[in-house]
Amino acid sequence: MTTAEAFAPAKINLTLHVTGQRADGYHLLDSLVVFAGIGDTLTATPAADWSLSVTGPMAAGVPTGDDNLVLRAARMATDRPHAFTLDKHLPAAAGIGGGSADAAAAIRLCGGDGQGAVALGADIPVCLAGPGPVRMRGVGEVIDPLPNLPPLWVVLVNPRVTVSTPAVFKSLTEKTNPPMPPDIPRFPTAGPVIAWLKRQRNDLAAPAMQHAPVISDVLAALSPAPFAAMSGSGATCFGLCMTENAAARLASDITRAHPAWWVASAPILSR
Ligand SMILES: C[C@](O)(CO)[C@H](O)COP(=O)(O)OP(=O)(O)OC[C@H]1O[C@@H](n2ccc(N)nc2=O)[C@H](O)[C@@H]1O
Ligand SMILES: Nc1ncnc2c1ncn2[C@@H]1O[C@H](COP(=O)(O)OP(=O)(O)OP(=O)(O)O)[C@@H](O)[C@H]1O
Repeated sequence: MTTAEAFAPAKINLTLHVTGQRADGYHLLDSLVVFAGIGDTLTATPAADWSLSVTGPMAAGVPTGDDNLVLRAARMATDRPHAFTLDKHLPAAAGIGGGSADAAAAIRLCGGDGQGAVALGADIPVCLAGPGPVRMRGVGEVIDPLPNLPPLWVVLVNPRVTVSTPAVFKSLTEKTNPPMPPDIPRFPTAGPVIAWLKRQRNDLAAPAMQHAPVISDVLAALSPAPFAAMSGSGATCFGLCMTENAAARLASDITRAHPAWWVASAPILSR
């Protein structure tokens, strides 16, 4: 039996504009999504029965049964059972798509096309389209791959507070906000990326802070970075840095000041 392996990188919403709400309650989004060189690793081996074992530093609390997105997505992708091992490095319920990234990795390993996967998790289509930058619209199913960004590094910080995505969307008072500009520019260097991002938003940041006020402390800790914001529905925030050294230094400063927080530094990935 051959074992295959797939990387499930952290998803980062560099921007997250909520532009409306559908009749079924789901929200319309316009988001610039990138992926970082830190994530979970999934291995799959064809087997007589479906199984999943979860290992790694962030395994605690991740479901291992049929409710894990790996098994749900794999069963949707193929009738042939697999034995999976998920090495978990990303915090769950953290706004960096852990479960969706794992589901996308499972779909890839099982040879699925991802059809219908948006119903399992709104972030699964964008994770399937990575690891290059992607513009995500609709409720997550409208996917436009974008040119690679210039080299950038990211510091990811989670205060180890989980945030419920439905609760954050529910607390959003204004559902109809402007989208990003119709065309996202092709950025020659990192400076213009930062300048452009400073004119965009994450509309879920304010409602997420109502649920987890510590998010403002996380953003303050990341403020030495040229650009810092929250990803997804939080609570993870990111700081963009121009060099690998600057990211590593900021990550170690934050770890020293807040030893209980989850902190990682990694490159932004290209396709
Ligand atoms: C906030 C984002 O992370 C941005 O990338 C995603 O939109 C959320 O992706 P996800 O965690 O995969 O979300 P799902 O598990 O599909 O949905 C969780 C809940 O979030 C809300 N939800 C999600 C996506 C969307 N476009 N509108 C919503 O209102 C719904 O209440 C839904 O029940
Ligand atoms: N493989 C998985 N890894 C992490 N959580 C999982 C997984 N499968 C199912 N879950 C469940 O999904 C919930 C949401 O976890 P996930 O890591 O997908 O967070 P998220 O914040 O919703 O991500 P995002 O909003 O960025 O897509 C967890 O609380 C957990 O119970």
